[in-house]
Amino acid sequence: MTELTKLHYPLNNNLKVAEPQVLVMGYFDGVHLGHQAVIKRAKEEADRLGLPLAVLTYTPYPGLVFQKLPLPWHDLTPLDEKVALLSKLGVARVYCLNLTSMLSELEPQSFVDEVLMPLSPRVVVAGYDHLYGARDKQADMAHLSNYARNRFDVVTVAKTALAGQNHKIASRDIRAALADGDLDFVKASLGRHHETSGVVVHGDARGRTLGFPTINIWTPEQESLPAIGVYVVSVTILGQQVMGMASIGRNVTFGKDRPVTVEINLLDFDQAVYGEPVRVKWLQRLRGEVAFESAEALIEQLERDRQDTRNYFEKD
Ligand SMILES: Cc1cc2nc3c(=O)[nH]c(=O)nc-3n(C[C@H](O)[C@H](O)[C@H](O)COP(=O)(O)O)c2cc1C
Ligand SMILES: Nc1ncnc2c1ncn2[C@@H]1O[C@H](COP(=O)(O)OP(=O)(O)O)[C@@H](O)[C@H]1O
Repeated sequence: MTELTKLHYPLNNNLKVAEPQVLVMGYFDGVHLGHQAVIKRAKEEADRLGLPLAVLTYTPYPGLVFQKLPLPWHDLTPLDEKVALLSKLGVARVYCLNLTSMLSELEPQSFVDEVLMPLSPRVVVAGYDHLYGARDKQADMAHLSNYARNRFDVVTVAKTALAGQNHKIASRDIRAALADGDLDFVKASLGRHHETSGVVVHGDARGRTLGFPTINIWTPEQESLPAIGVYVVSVTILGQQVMGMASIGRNVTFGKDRPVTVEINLLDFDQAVYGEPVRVKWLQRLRGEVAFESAEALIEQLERDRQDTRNYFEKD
């Protein structure tokens, strides 16, 4: 089990990690292929030295601290999911530090002395563009060895790009692609399908009358959903993986200005599952949302969507 420790600057004086460790720094939203390369490099270092691997990450998203962004903010991976993904990469500990004005105004030497040193780093690893303070104060990887004063080594990891591209894989681009419904780009960048969690709640009880009952999913506000549209999904529910077709939309066939809901018709499934926790794996976009002339026209389309969904799983 990966241990999670929440930190606030100034750090509690009692915090002093006894054994040395390899420390990797970053926000790591999405734990995408670029992040994975940084963490794998750090893991190699930890294994070589026979030391545990720890991650120093932050909360909230730095953009929310340095500028005014529209709320609610949506992370690709909320902290609990980030920790689970880091755990799979061999991370033993995660330190999650509140990103505050006081922290961001620290001189880089003070950041190293007052934040990094209590964590007993033998090696500090981060991506080439990681900043641990203001750029104009030279809080960058190029200067980290100076501030280390021989107390730890520094490993800087070069950027990872998608095949045939030059710019780095970036969480910002993945969030934008998800907001566009471009699941192919999302998958290529994450190295896996995007997933969200949620709980089954009641809808308008119309689905069953259409012959397509749907689980209505209440998704925590900090998670990132794809754009409005229809998708092939795989749902983990009651400990099983179930094929499904999902609609994110306003059910425009049945009226104007309805709220956006997430609804999934599960294939070959017939159980009451209100209140059940679910995980949804977003596999492929099928189409946009359409305002149909009639419920019958919607049903005909749902039949085609179901066939497209079956085809997706058959070819896989
Ligand atoms: C795969 C799928 C595709 C859907 N596509 C549309 C659509 O294009 N337009 C629309 O108005 N509603 C669409 N819906 C939503 C249905 O209108 C909705 O499931 C139905 O009204 C039942 O709502 P309820 O669960 O609140 O009872 C879709 C639902 C599913 C499961
Ligand atoms: N194949 C299925 N896919 C989705 N939900 C199903 C399925 N079979 C049974 N159910 C159950 O039926 C409910 C959906 O019925 P529906 O008429 O759409 O009503 P509501 O939208 O009010 O939940 C689900 O929440 C679930 O408990």
